[in-house]
Amino acid sequence: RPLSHTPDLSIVGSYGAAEGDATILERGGVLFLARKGHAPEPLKYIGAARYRAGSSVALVTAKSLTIDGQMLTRRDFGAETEAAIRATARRDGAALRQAALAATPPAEPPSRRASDLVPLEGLVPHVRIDTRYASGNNFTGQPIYERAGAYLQRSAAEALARVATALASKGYGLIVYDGYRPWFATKLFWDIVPADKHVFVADPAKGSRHNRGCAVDLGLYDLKTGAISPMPSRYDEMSARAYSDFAGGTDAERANRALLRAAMEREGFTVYDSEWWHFDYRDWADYPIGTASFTQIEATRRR
Ligand SMILES: C[C@@H](N)C(=O)N[C@H](C)C(=O)O
Ligand SMILES: [Zn+2]
Repeated sequence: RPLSHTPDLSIVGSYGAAEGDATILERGGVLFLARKGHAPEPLKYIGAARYRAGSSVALVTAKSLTIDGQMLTRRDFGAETEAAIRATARRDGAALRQAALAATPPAEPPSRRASDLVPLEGLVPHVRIDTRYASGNNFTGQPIYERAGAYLQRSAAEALARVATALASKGYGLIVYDGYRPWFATKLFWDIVPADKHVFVADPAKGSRHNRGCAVDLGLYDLKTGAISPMPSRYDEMSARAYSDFAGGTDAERANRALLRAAMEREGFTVYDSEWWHFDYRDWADYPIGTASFTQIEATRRR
């Protein structure tokens, strides 16, 4: 490969036995190596897959990073967690689902406002709905919902419409992965996800803000090309890359994440620290926890 100033972004990622051991990231068109206990060092390409990093030479291949005689394997920690969850779901998913459907949401005093869930389609300009939990394309590998759809309480949906209008003027649309989520799904997620990853799912004893119709999982897409805007992690990736302040990845990924967050914050949404894609609407405490399916919600709306 010729020596060039174009950074090889294919080596951006995580290396080592544990998350945070070593990360290669891009900032301002320059690759950096961030090792535990070291300040990030710029990586200068010197040929033959080798980089100078401070006083050391690093050999970086598609599968590993070798520095100071130590070989660190390239890892996709999120994919490893997902594979373990999917194995549990294949083995115990049907029983856990039955138990979740039979369980009862936590009792609460009467809510200040009655639920008024509305579909986002038709209300939020340019919105693309990709209901991951209605297909096998989610972290469990199994469909959770009986049909696709995305609903929010009316006040949250109207705020999201204002976010979409503001972003459209910058050339971006919103892609929504989930809105209102029946409580049984939150219970199922909690039971299927290993305890050391519980930060990525809400505790059913308290309920998720999704259950109240006041949380939304979403990303951005390019209105001209339709391409999904790259972010520092995949949706629902249970790894350090999901955190809203994760410093790795590329400039473009972090800029997209910041653009989404700033637009959402301007309309009363707050990002969840552990997930760049999850936002709570400020009115969440006013609404009850619901466990009705989308089919039941549609039936009530038509009455
Ligand atoms: C499961 C994930 N998409 C999510 O929404 N997590 C938050 C913490 C939640 O369950 O409320
Ligand atoms: Zn969420």
